[in-house]
Amino acid sequence: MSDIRIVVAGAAGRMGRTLVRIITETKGCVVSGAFEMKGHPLLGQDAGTLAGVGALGVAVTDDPLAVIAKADALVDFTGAKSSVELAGLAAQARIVDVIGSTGFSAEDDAKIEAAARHAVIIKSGNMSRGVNLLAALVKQAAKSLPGFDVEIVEMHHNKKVDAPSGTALLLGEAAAAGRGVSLADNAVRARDGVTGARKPGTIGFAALRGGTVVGEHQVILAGEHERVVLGHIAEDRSIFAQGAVQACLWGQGKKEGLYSMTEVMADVLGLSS
Ligand SMILES: NC(=O)C1=CN([C@@H]2O[C@H](COP(=O)(O)OP(=O)(O)OC[C@H]3O[C@@H](n4cnc5c(N)ncnc54)[C@H](OP(=O)(O)O)[C@@H]3O)[C@@H](O)[C@H]2O)C=CC1
Ligand SMILES: O=C(O)C1=N[C@H](C(=O)O)C[C@H](O)C1
Repeated sequence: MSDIRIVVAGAAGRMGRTLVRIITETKGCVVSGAFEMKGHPLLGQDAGTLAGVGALGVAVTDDPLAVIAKADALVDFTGAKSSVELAGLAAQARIVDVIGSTGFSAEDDAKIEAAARHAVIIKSGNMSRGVNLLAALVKQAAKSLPGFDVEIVEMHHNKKVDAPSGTALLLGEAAAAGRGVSLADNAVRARDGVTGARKPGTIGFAALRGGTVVGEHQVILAGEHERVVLGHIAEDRSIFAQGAVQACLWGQGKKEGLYSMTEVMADVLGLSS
């Protein structure tokens, strides 16, 4: 069987470079294209050289359509607004679109759902195995401890632009699902000033930013005289890239639609039954 041709969006970014490296290390996958926005200072550079794996003969272009048209999958860790546009291009080309970007609004999500009528789109705020297992544990814990207050704390590097993180929201969704409620109706995304006592049943978020932290998350279930603390520490971005490349492979030949890493990892994590 021939290699899966993967295009990397934002190939000069932190995740873009990591994705190029992980794709070259993954059997059955090849980097077939790489792009950045018009005017980016690294246009024309070799994507492999930027990723530190040696020249691949893939120059970073500013023409996403040209490379998407000749690919089997797109991996997109750029940002919410660009991912909405790129989902439209992936849908036109009918290729698998793996979206790792975070910071989406409800309107953005609706546009991505529309694009997923024409292509396989796999979207998740965190592509790592560990966080997707953590989400299943959080869902169970929230269900088993109905009276406990759920608080989610995250810390990321000082370049991150969105808060709460996509992972924190994913974990919040897991807790809400465990309780059979909607996150949108119960989330408290920030606190400042005289906020009043905590409203029972809410799911709170706190975001810290500093230094080069790759990503840390804690879900605290606080009850009377006891706390359950579940967490994940990302030590290297390769864990996200490995999940994204697995999603590219998993998505080949699947029916059009919007999927999450829960489906991609169900068998790997033994969560199918
Ligand atoms: N789901 C997951 O597992 C993970 C998700 N993320 C998410 O991925 C996203 C990127 O993170 P990170 O790599 O740290 O960020 P970076 O800023 O390092 O990389 C983003 C890259 O995308 C480029 N870019 C922006 N818009 C476009 C566009 N329209 N077309 C092509 N390239 C574009 C940026 O260019 P420029 O520099 O010019 O802006 C930049 O090079 C964030 O939303 C982050 O939260 C990160 C890690 C894991
Ligand atoms: O911006 C990042 O860096 C990360 N973003 C994702 C998020 O918003 O949760 C995933 C990871 O934590 C790193």
